[in-house]
Amino acid sequence: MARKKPGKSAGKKVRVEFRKNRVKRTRVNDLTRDAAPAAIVGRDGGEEGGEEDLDELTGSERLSGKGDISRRRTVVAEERDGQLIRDVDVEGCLAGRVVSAIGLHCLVEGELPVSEDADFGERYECTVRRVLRTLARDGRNAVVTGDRVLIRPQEADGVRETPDGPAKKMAVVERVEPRHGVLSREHKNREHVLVANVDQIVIVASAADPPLKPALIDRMLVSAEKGGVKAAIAVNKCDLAGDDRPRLEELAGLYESLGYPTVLASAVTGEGVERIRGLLAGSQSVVAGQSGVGKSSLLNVVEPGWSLRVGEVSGWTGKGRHTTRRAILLRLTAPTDDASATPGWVADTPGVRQFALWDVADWEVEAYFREFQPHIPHCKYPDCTHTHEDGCHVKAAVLDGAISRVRYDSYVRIISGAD
Ligand SMILES: Nc1nc2c(ncn2[C@@H]2O[C@H](COP(=O)(O)OP(=O)(O)OP(=O)(O)O)[C@@H](O)[C@H]2O)c(=O)[nH]1
Ligand SMILES: [Zn+2]
Repeated sequence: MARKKPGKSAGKKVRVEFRKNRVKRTRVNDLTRDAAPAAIVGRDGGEEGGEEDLDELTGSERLSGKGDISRRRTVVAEERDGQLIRDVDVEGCLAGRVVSAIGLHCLVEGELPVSEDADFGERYECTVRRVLRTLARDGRNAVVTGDRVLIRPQEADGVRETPDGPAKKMAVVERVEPRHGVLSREHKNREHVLVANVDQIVIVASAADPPLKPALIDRMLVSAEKGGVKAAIAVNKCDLAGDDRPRLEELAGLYESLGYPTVLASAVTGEGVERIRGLLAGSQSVVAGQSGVGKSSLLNVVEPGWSLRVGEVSGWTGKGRHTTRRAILLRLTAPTDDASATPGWVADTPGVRQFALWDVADWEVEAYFREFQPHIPHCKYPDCTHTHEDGCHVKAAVLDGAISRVRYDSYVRIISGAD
């Protein structure tokens, strides 16, 4: 009988059968057909290139049979939040966060601080066990930026010296924890996960140059609502607001009243920067918004030395190939006035910045306008679109001022497909 190991959480145990990655696709499909629902079949790897097969068997994985069957293995996994989590011996493992990933390689920052007064952990260059690709619902997204992982540092290999940077520590990713707040996009008809575990979207707009477009903010808010991710808004370039200032303040008040923290800010004067810092602390955020609104400028004021850290990460992955698709996580320094505060992280990449998050169908949109909710049940028609129908309580609420005209206009623009 298996010894009870520390750190194991109770969950439904499932056995996942699969074959080695080199089995031909046709065979793989045959196996899928007869398999139990929990069984997921190994896919052909290699597209991302350069993976080492570090996938030797561990205690919980057994070989069975001979010949063709000997390629079949059973992995003990646990089903948590609809995701298969590998059962591993946690002894000797460290918890960490993937700050950058390409295929089955990634850079992981350990959760334990490197020293008592540091707010950052050791960084490890990691390979990922192929078995994790099998457990992932989509093998291509086995390990992605933002993932919380369990890694096993490689004692034998030790530290590797590199000519262009600090010595690197090596480790193997043993397990990927269940994800939430996944930011993905379609790539060649398949889901491509950009970042996992996003818990906040900071929508950046600008007071001028480019002019503020509330409809764009509302579109991103809808995406955030659908994804179950909290949202905050920063209106940058308020130094250029001039006479428009009262309108911006009114708009900020509107969003605040809906529960979205809204900051009037300027990367030039430093207005609002302290509040943005506070909003980012302790969360894993994505900064999104139109090009030119000043996302980089704002982040550089929020976190001086930011670009330096960006350089550090891209130095490791400077292979050129996946640069545009890959997201990187950037750590913010913890606020110095609060020793117990946890640092925040910001995910950044061009694809993340101009995100069109999740596809939202027209009929779903009303659900993501918070202030519409009390009125929708009173509409005369249950399938009311709140546009041309009579007896519409949403429209009535707009007329009597309970719902803002700006927000209602955004709603109409979104469901009519206008930009
Ligand atoms: N007046 C003023 N100009 C700003 C402010 N913030 C940024 N800018 C300017 O706006 C321009 C665009 O800034 P970026 O930080 O590159 O904008 P971005 O949103 O990161 O753009 P992308 O990287 O294309 O997504 C630059 O010329 C900045 O100098 C601000 O608060 N006030
Ligand atoms: Zn209605």
